[in-house]
Amino acid sequence: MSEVNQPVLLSTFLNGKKKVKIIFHKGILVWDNESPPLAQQTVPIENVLSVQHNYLKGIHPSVQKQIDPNQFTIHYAERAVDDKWAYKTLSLKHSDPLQVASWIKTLQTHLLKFTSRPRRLLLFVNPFGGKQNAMQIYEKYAKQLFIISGVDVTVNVSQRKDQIRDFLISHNIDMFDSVACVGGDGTVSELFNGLVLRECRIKRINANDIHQNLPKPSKPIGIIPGGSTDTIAYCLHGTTDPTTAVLHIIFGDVLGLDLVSVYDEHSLLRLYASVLSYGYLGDVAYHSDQYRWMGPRRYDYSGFKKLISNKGYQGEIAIYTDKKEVEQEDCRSNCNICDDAKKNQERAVCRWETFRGKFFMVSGANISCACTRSPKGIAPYCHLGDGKVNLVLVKHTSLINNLRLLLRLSSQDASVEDLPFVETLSAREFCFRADNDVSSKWNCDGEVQHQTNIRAKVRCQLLSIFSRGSTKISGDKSKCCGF
Ligand SMILES: Nc1ncnc2c1ncn2[C@@H]1O[C@H](COP(=O)(O)OP(=O)(O)OP(=O)(O)O)[C@@H](O)[C@H]1O
Repeated sequence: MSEVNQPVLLSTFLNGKKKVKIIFHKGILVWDNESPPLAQQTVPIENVLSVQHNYLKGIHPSVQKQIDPNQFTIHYAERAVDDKWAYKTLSLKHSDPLQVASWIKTLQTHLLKFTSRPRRLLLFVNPFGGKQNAMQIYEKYAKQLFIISGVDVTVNVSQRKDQIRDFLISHNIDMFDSVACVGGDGTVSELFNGLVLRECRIKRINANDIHQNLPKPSKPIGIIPGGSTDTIAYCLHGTTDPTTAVLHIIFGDVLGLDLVSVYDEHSLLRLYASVLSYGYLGDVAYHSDQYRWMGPRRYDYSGFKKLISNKGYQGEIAIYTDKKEVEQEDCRSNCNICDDAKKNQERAVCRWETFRGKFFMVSGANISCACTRSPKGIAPYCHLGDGKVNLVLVKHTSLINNLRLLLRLSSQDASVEDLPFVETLSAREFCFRADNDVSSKWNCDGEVQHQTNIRAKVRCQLLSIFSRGSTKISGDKSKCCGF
């Protein structure tokens, strides 16, 4: 739209008893702040959820609600601290109904331009994960915001493990423009595994053939955290705050997330989004599942037991890479590296390289795997959509070094990367073969995977996720008391 055609609205309204001068120009709303400091408030139209007439008060509930022609409300979101977004409103009153109508019409017309905002959302709720309160999370944080924003939500509560995945593979979901879930990483994993396999079924693609290009699901995904760790939600949004996750869905902006497909000799085992871990974390996942009644504390209990036992696993790792060194660049919202990855991945000249050893843990991280318990994650410089995994190899050493590793993982400031017994490599594909009979399990997005010898391949930006990304920086690399 040329500048001449850009509408300019300028009016003075009443907000409660206070006069508010508000202007809308070039897609930006500006008004005076209600209370000191008397700064101006600026809200770009892309942060506005909806603009609606208010209803007249004092009418008996049996009488149909009547619109108040003199009042309207702007529902909007504001970025708060630490990547969190907050929901806010501004109610405005004017004696002239034409003023009110003109503002509502202009703002609503602008909002119609955001065609990627979801309108008909299929939302899965896992009542089993985390604190078993996913339904309450939906009712408390999501339901009202979706109503306000005009998103028609169909809720599907899962009754058993893998039901979400099976539903998506076999049911017609053409009536929805987007899909979301309330749950932890296991729930998100069911969601995207179902969507990709569904697409393979429709397009008659053999998902078990590693050489096939997997099809991109046509519907974007929303992720509302409701699990124990919620690593995927944290890495995408920079927080596990449910309101923020809901607002990211309503905004309708998407970012591309890589998925990794994991195979044994014969078939596709599953796709993962966060991490595939062998050794320590595989053992913890296998062991902790028996203690689910403990809630999130089961990870502390199993983690401690497995740490003390300090098992090492002999194996061979082969990586397929064009550049194995990891660049120390953060993946933040509007990341250039992820933007370029899609264009350049075909051009990458890769070769296989092999490593052998005895490992405490081997992890193929697809994202940094940061979460509230591990603010930097196991792979702080791993990107969401660069078509690569960071392979973190932790050698089998002493118990004291295992403790150093765990301290680094839970540290705000230091990361595992510069520990002398940790090596991080960048790869587009990797293989693992266990050397002898003593083998561990794989932990795949928090779920136990029993096959030991696997091959994994990154699928660049296979998913579109509703998120504006995180602004967090991995920051300074101070060592945790030199430990
Ligand atoms: N109705 C259900 N009954 C039992 N299990 C279910 C049901 N619905 C989903 N599941 C399974 O519950 C498991 C745990 O769910 P989820 O991963 O969301 O929670 P979590 O493990 O507490 O969180 P996180 O993975 O973030 O630590 C997953 O394996 C999922 O497939």
